[in-house]
Amino acid sequence: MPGETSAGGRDSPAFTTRGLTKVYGEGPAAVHALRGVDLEIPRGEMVVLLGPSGSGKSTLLNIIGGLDRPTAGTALFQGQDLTAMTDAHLTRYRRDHVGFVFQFYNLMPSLTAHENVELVTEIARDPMEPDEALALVGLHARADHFPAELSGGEQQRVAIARAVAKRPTVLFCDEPTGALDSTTGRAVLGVLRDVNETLGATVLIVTHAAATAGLADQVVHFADGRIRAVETNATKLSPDDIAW
Ligand SMILES: Nc1ncnc2c1ncn2[C@@H]1O[C@H](COP(=O)(O)OP(=O)(O)OP(=O)(O)O)[C@@H](O)[C@H]1O
Repeated sequence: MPGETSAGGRDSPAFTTRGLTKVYGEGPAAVHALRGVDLEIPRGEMVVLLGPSGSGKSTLLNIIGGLDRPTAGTALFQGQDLTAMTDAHLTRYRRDHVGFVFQFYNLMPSLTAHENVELVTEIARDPMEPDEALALVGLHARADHFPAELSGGEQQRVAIARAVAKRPTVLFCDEPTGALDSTTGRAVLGVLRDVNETLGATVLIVTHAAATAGLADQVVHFADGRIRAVETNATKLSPDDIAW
């Protein structure tokens, strides 16, 4: 496969980055969003990226999610160098392997929950039925409802169903509970944990909410474009146990 490296194979981590650097703009106006990030994310883990606003979390997610390219450094997905892929290959990588969940759901307002999920299942390689994906997030009974008829938490669960219906290898979540109250946020985190445990997907959650860290196998602390610390949780908390 193009981009395959000697680090490839079944045992290679979900992601490995080396010296990952991203600079937006040039000269005095340049913004150094990532300043040489070395990170390893094992397959099947739940990882939380924490850090202040502007520290580079979304930039990292966008690069390893195949939505953006670094200025320097490498990012490997299961041993394949994303930075060496053509745009067409990156598009295939996103289509076949990656699910995205964003803070503001991004559902199509004129489509029902079922139809929103179907948008993805129609083009995926080995998708679930939309009903199966909606059942996974506890929304089977609301399949024919439009987004405006659903609460924020329910809309986010539809967005998660849409992202997981293609059975992604990795699920990227950028502030998935940012627009939700604590009870609803906990329910959404519970769904993400279930996706990690039942589908075996590697789940990466970017958040400001430090309490979310208790759910993770690994917590990566970001500051000013760099990794400040990586913690491994010996025991993972359940969403019901975390203080908000
Ligand atoms: N397209 C862009 N052009 C210029 N600067 C950008 C662009 N995207 C991000 N930045 C800058 O890069 C830095 C890192 O941004 P990034 O969105 O990765 O941070 P973040 O940690 O995800 O922040 P937040 O928690 O607020 O979402 C910030 O200073 C931001 O202003």
